Parts: sequence; C-alpha cells; structure tokens
Amino acid sequence: MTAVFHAYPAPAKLNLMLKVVGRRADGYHLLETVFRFIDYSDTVELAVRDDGVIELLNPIDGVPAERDLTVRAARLLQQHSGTPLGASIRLTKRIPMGGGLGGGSSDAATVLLALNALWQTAVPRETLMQLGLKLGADVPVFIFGRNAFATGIGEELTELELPEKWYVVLHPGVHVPTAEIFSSELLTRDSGISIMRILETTQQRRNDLQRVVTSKYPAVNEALSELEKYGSPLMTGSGSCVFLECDSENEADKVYKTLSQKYNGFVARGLSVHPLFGSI
Ligand SMILES: C[C@@](CO)(OP(=O)(O)O)[C@H](O)COP(=O)(O)OP(=O)(O)OC[C@H]1O[C@@H](n2ccc(N)nc2=O)[C@H](O)[C@@H]1O
Ligand SMILES: Nc1ncnc2c1ncn2[C@@H]1O[C@H](COP(=O)(O)OP(=O)(O)O)[C@@H](O)[C@H]1O
Repeated sequence: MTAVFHAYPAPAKLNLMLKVVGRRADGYHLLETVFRFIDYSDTVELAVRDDGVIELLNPIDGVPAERDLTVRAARLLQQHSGTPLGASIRLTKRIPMGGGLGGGSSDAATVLLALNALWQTAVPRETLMQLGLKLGADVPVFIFGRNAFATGIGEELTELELPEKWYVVLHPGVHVPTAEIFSSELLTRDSGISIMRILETTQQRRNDLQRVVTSKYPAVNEALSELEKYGSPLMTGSGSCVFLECDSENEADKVYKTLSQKYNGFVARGLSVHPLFGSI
C-alpha cells in the first residue's frame, strides 16, 4: 500500500524581548520573554504506519536521524500513549538552524500535535506541552499556539495579543550554540523581575543574551549595526539571527532590499496565532 503523507507547517518564532531573571538549582536560567510566531516555516510531512516504526526519510546533514527533534518527538508520544502505530516523516527545512528562530523546537511541536491527531491518541494539549518540554525549553509555546509572554524557562505561558507587524530577519552567517551563551560569565542573570505589559515591550525591548553573543561573534554585531540605520533591531533568542520590526510590508521589503546583497535573510509577517491553532 502506498503511504499517504499529510503536510503540516512548523513556523519560526522571534523573541521580541528576553530577560534573564535568575537561575534554577539545575543550572537552567529563568527567563522573561515574549514569543511571536512569524509566517516563515518548515514543513513536516507525516504518514501513519501500522508496523510501529518511526523513520525520518531525509535526515538533515550533520544531525543523525535518531537525534532529530522530529523523531524524538514522535517516539515520546508513542511511548506516552502506548499506540502500536508508527510514522514516516519527511522534513523540508527553511528555518536556519541554530539561529534563535526555534526551528527544531517548532518541528518537534508540529510532530506532537499532528501525530496526536493522526494516531487519534487524544493526549490533552497541556500534556503535549509537558512532553515537549523534555525536548527543549522552546517547544511548549509552539504547542500552546498563541503568541505569549513566558516565564520559568519558557514554559509558563500567558497569551498575548500583538499588533500586525512585519519583520526583517538577517542571518549573520554564524552558528551560536545556546548552551555556550547561557554558561558565559558575561551574562547578566539578575535583570530586575517585572510584569511585562504589551505597551512596555515596544519601549523597553532588550535581549540580555545579546551582549554576550556580540562580544563573542562580531558578525552578529555587524548585522545589528546595519539594521540600526533603519530603527532599533534586536537579536532573537540566543542568536545568531537579528531582526527589525516594521509597520508595513513595504517598509520591511525596502530595508531588506538594501541588505540582501550582504546577508541571507527574509521578510516575514508576524502571526496572530500558530497556523495549526484551532485546526488540530
Ligand atoms: C534562548 C531561547 C529563547 O527562546 O531560544 P533559542 O535561541 O534556543 O531559539 C530558549 O530559551 C532556548 O531554548 P532551547 O533551544 O529549547 O534550549 P534547550 O535545548 O532547552 O537548552 C540548551 C542549553 O541551554 C541552556 N539553557 C537553555 C534554556 C534556559 N532557559 N536556560 C539555560 O541555561 C542549558 O545549558 C541547556 O542545556
Ligand atoms: N528538526 C530539527 N531541525 C533543526 N535542528 C535540529 C532538528 N533536530 C535536531 N536539531 C538540532 O538542534 C539544534 C538547534 O536548532 P534550532 O532549533 O533550529 O535552533 P535554535 O535553538 O537556535 O532556535 C541544531 O543545531 C541541530 O543540531
């Protein structure tokens, strides 16, 4: 029998601000951050198998299939639910890896959401978020499905309504390992705790990881300087991508056009919800 594949989007996220407010006993950092989904996505295709096998048909260069977050997510749900079913996975990557755009985490979240529907395992969203957290601090928000203000290590989420905006996103061409940035002695770990309100976020945006990253990776600093000619850019997550928020697509396109000779990047619309929210 030929396998029937179903295609699902896995969008990227931006951290519109990020504060490090403390550290847990296990070394993980407590954050305050605003997550926004953007319409720039990977695609995950899934076909149900009745032999229980979970297989990634096109592994990413440098990431063994068994370590891929899509495979790990599928196995986690399989074990948790006890389903006898398996899945064939095809992955089309578009989101740059290690760019602070959450691509791997988003792929994993999409697999959890989609297989839960295809396998008819009926695991509640809340439980899927807990399973996702085992794979990475960024996974729960993609299952939550709405733009959010996050605390804890990123798993305590409050829905946020954000205005329509467009983003110029630049990839400075370097890969920044998240763990290296969080372990730096340059990192400020005691940003005063505050309750973030939407209106404050536009005025007081910053990313506490940015100073550490720019001191180690000059290319990130250079990309920020280029965008500073047009406004107040910021780094997303632990980098390396940087972005500028714009009020219109036209404005974002104009800025990107001036920089696209020098940088890989893209223009993306800010989403109001995850593309799978409400449909799965
Ligand atoms: C910084 C953020 C902000 O959204 O985004 P990215 O830059 O990765 O996209 C996230 O908190 C990243 O989440 P995620 O990419 O899932 O990280 P994980 O795999 O869980 O963690 C990688 C490593 O970073 C450190 N880490 C991560 C998160 C955190 N709150 N405190 C930490 O100290 C830990 O050493 C951990 O072993
Ligand atoms: N499906 C996947 N997509 C991307 N990266 C993955 C995937 N599975 C595992 N990884 C690993 O996770 C790392 C972080 O990837 P990613 O989530 O894209 O970046 P970031 O955490 O900076 O947002 C990659 O460098 C790669 O080694």
